[in-house]
Amino acid sequence: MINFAAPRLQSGSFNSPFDEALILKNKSQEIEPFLSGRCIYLVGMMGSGKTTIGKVLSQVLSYNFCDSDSLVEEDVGTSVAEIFKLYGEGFFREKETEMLRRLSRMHRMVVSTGGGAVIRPVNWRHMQQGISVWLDVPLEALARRIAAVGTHSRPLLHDESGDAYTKALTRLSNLLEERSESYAYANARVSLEEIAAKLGYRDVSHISPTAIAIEALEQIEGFLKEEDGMAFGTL
Ligand SMILES: Nc1ncnc2c1ncn2[C@@H]1O[C@H](COP(=O)(O)OP(=O)(O)OP(=O)(O)O)[C@@H](O)[C@H]1O
Ligand SMILES: O=C(O)C1=C[C@@H](O)[C@@H](O)[C@H](O)C1
Ligand SMILES: [Mg+2]
Repeated sequence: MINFAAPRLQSGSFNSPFDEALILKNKSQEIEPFLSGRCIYLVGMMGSGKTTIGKVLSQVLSYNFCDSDSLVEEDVGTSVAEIFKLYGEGFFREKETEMLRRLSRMHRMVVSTGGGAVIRPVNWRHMQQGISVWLDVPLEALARRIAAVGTHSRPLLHDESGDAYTKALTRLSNLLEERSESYAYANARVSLEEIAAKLGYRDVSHISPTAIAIEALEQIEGFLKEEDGMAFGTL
């Protein structure tokens, strides 16, 4: 049975960025041996923080980081937006699956997946070689983040009319309705609303990437314990 050696750290209310960094380091050291080199796949809507949090996690776990959208772009030789325009979404989805298939043979990687990777069951077969984590961010926060950087690189957000925030919010809410069941297949879920409640914040935008990474590791720990309990019949 998995026995995490270090005492369990509660995220609680952090006093300083230094506390957060220390808790993150301790938690990563506690969990890393039990991952057995398995990759971590971050899934979630556009703008949910897969790249931001993925880089933090890869650093503390001494894993490599990669982004499946970037792998497709390198393979095809142009941007995701251009791929959609020139060859269509179906072509992009095939390439995305191909990249996830290649990644499924690798170890010690944190993978930031494309926002729509969860919709194809075959992609889950590949991601099940590792541990998947859903970054569940409220729609309003996603729309705020995306409006701040623009929708030019996000082909699925192009068609709406209105200001950048309203456009993003309308389209994201339709996409989330279609996809929320698929995101929920992930082995672990990181809810920004739950972190905010735990830390006593009213707005999820106050949560730092470090605090989100800590929660991700705690949720992964929960999954590992559950998995271990199932394998050995004890919890
Ligand atoms: N915890 C956070 N607090 C505030 N802003 C954040 C946070 N995490 C990410 N961001 C910002 O939100 C935007 C989207 O983040 P990021 O690129 O990490 O998301 P993503 O899920 O990888 O998106 P994409 O769909 O582009 O792959 C970026 O501008 C980033 O700086
Ligand atoms: O949510 C989606 O379907 C997408 C998200 C991006 O990461 C890219 O993979 C692409 O723009 C499609
Ligand atoms: Mg990204």
